[in-house]
Amino acid sequence: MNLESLDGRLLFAIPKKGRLYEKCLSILAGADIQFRRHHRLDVCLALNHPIALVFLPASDIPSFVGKGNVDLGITGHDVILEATMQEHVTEVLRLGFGKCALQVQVPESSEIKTVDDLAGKRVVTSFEVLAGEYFDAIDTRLQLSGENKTRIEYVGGSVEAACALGLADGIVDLVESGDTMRAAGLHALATVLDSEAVLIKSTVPKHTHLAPLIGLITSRIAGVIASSKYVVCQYNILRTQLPAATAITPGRRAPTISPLEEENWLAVSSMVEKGKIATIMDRLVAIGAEDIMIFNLDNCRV
Ligand SMILES: Nc1ncnc2c1ncn2[C@@H]1O[C@H](COP(=O)(O)OP(=O)(O)OP(=O)(O)O)[C@@H](O)[C@H]1O
Ligand SMILES: O=P(O)(O)OC[C@H]1O[C@H](OP(=O)(O)OP(=O)(O)O)[C@H](O)[C@@H]1O
Repeated sequence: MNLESLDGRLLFAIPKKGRLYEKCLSILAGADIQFRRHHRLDVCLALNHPIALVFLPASDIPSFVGKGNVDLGITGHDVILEATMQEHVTEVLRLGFGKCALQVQVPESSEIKTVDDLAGKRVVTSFEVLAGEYFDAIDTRLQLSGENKTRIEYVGGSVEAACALGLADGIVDLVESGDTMRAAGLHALATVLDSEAVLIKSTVPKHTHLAPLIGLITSRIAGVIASSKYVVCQYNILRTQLPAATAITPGRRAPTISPLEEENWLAVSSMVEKGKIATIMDRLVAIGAEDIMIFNLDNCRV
């Protein structure tokens, strides 16, 4: 592929590996952005849109988007706040995956019991900007200055090993299930930041004519995300119980209500959040709803 073939195309950055990669591929599929990625090539042209996908390390995506070279990107909220170009990046959509927390951790056996105890000591992290800001505030509050300030040291990976290796008194690292932290004999003292994957665009785009296409892709991705968050709940209910039923399933705008052939009975159909469905069905059963059915959404626009 030569560089001219990128002319006029929307450049869309996707993490090339790691925790966010597979989910990003399913978002591209849900948004019907078709492509064939050749082995080892990090740029590939979409087959059905004037888009080129650029596969980059998640941590480099904010700076490419922030400089305006790349129009859209998916990466973690954490790496955006860590990046130097963050003031030129807008978070367009939260994507609901890649959820994790950046936490201060120390060995279980340590005498350090609070972040104030850790202040002034050695902290190893891959998030030196966020960890630096966090401990600067604590150092200021505790009036630690000069040599007494917390020493933040950067490592590129395997942060959880730093305490056992004698490099650190504590670390600042990402936690999801907590398995890595526990396996390394660590526990968390505080959360610096909660994070999830986000869709970002540049506030200083080089390709201004692409704004309508950015809007279209954003709307498609919002639909893909909503379809994984919501299900359709349908059930039959006595007309007298309708106010109680619609209070339980109010829908996004309003529920769809249709008459049944049987007198005094209605069918109700409503979008509900997937995570709340068990409780909602319990409450519907309690007010006499029958034939409750849940339908997954393949895709939607809401
Ligand atoms: N355990 C996790 N659970 C959920 N999301 C995570 C987790 N670890 C990281 N993330 C998210 O995914 C982003 C990329 O992290 P990941 O470890 O996959 O990066 P990577 O590209 O493999 O980085 P590296 O090149 O440093 O190994 C993080 O910035 C964070 O937003
Ligand atoms: O709480 P957990 O579910 O165990 O997840 C946390 C781990 O996940 C991330 O690393 P990852 O496994 O992506 O590998 P990396 O260290 O190579 O980035 C992160 O840096 C932690 O080490």
